[in-house]
Amino acid sequence: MPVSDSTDVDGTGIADGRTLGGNVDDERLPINELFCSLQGEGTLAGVPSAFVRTSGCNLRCWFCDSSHTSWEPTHVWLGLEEILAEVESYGVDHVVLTGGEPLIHDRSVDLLEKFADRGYHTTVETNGTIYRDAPIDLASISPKLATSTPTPDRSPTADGAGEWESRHEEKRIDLESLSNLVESTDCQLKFVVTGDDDLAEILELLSALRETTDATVRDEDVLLMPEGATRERLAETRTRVAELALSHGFRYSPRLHVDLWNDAPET
Ligand SMILES: C[S@@+](CC[C@H](N)C(=O)[O-])C[C@H]1O[C@@H](n2cnc3c(N)ncnc32)[C@H](O)[C@@H]1O
Ligand SMILES: Nc1nc2[nH]cc(C(=O)O)c2c(=O)[nH]1
Ligand code: SF4
Ligand SMILES: [Mg+2]
Repeated sequence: MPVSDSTDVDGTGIADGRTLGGNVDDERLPINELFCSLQGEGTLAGVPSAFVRTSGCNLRCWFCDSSHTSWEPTHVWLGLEEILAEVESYGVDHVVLTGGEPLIHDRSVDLLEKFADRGYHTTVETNGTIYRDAPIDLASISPKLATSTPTPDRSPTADGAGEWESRHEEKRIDLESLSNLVESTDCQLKFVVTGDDDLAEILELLSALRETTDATVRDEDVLLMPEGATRERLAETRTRVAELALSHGFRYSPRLHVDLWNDAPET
């Protein structure tokens, strides 16, 4: 189900939510895409899943493969029951709530409760900067490393990163949210790796997190995923990232959907 309407936006990409003339009490979410595919990333790679992609993000990774939810967000406001009906029509039992950053929205909690009530297995793809108390089966956390920060010469927009260089840099790691997330449910930490130098920051972050939380963060819950939104780019990055995973005792995450469908929408 493709959606592509655009609205006035700022900040996270979403003004206050209900700018299309709706009632502020409406149970709606800004939805960028709703589709059925194979989970392409992480420990559940290959599992048929419904994807609910919310629009709006509190970060601006230069490499964001979903810039239609972050740098240039588009969406339609859909009621939670409309989202549920579309998901039910796919006939799968796994749902992936992603974005943008799905946890910027209060209504994501209500949607996750509806999925849980109906017995779905839920994965939430999150950058780890926001914690919400919600029924999540797998928190798929992708903390953003220093190499994700946009700079004047590393940004998807022609006019550079602007204020987002400092905003992104200030917000990208929140140890308290990370620690709440890993304590609340099963989790995987899925780092986008752009080069060898990322490993020092990953190791430093893992030791800081392990000092902060009582939860056990196992190396097998840590995944290194190659940066690449296209087959061509992944062909350049994946072998080195696989070698880094092997040499550090971490898992490797494929990007199956990119292998299969390149950067096509709704895959
Ligand atoms: C678009 S994000 C949405 C969820 C959340 N905002 C986040 O970053 O985790 C979904 C996943 O794609 C990853 N990702 C985004 N752009 C990527 C790229 N160019 N190469 C590899 N992974 C990427 C993110 O790190 C995250 O794991
Ligand atoms: N097939 C497929 N698997 C995915 N796993 C995480 C995704 C995401 O964008 O969050 C994603 C996606 O966009 N497509
Ligand atoms: S945090 Fe996720 S959605 Fe936001 S810009 Fe980074 S990769 Fe894109
Ligand atoms: Mg994706």
